[in-house]
Amino acid sequence: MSNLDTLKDQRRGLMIVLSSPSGAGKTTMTRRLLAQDPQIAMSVSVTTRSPRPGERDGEDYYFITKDKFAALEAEDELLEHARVFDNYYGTPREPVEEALADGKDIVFDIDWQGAQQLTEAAADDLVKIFILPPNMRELEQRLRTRAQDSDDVIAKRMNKSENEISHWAEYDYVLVNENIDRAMGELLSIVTAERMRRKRQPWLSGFVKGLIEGQ
Ligand SMILES: Nc1ncnc2c1ncn2[C@@H]1O[C@H](COP(=O)(O)OP(=O)(O)OP(=O)(O)O)[C@@H](O)[C@H]1O
Ligand SMILES: Nc1nc2c(ncn2[C@@H]2O[C@H](COP(=O)(O)O)[C@@H](O)[C@H]2O)c(=O)[nH]1
Repeated sequence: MSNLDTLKDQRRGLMIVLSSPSGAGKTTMTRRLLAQDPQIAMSVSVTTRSPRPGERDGEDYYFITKDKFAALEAEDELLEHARVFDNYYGTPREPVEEALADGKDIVFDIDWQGAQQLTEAAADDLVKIFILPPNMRELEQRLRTRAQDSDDVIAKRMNKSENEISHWAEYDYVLVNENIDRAMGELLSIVTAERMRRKRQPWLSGFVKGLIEGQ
């Protein structure tokens, strides 16, 4: 690793928030982002909902009881929390603080209520991205193709999608996930540009000073 690479590593991590109506592709894009970039960690939420087939405790979510959720909330161990589709979801505080201090970027797959709470708690580190589906027919089709929720649950999620979409203008970036490769390209561009913001590169003033002084 060059000296410049070592300097560039001295930055606080980004908090990358992905929100969308259910089924637009947050989980898919988060998984691809993690696979492509080892500097990015995932915030694993706690939830009171039951696991879907194939979901693993501690990887997709920490699946917990309502009592345990209430205890975490009372002990202020959640950075944000919300009731979504009749279940409770929340972001454990400690792993996020550790990852940021470690210079890792951390991605959050959370709804608009969580994004609003993080804006109040940590606006400086936050990059908020909203993902839209190309159209509502395709959104419903994706929920059906995923084949992990009952017709009832899918209907509930489609009913709430308009409300989630109504928050799109609260986000820094908005992308339409029609073609997954293109959407991933757009997401990676956002992450790259946000890392390069001057305020996120505190090492620059020392570097420029050395440059001018001919070191
Ligand atoms: N661009 C795309 N084209 C076609 N299918 C897609 C695309 N992006 C994602 N999908 C598929 O759509 C389904 C829903 O995606 P995903 O689970 O990532 O959505 P989500 O936003 O995380 O939903 P939720 O909020 O319910 O967790 C999945 O089956 C996924 O493979
Ligand atoms: N405010 C929060 N919202 C969260 C969190 N974890 C997930 N979510 C959102 O819930 C819905 C439904 O998720 P699903 O896995 O049941 O399909 C979706 O919009 C997620 O983004 C959280 O910790 N806080």
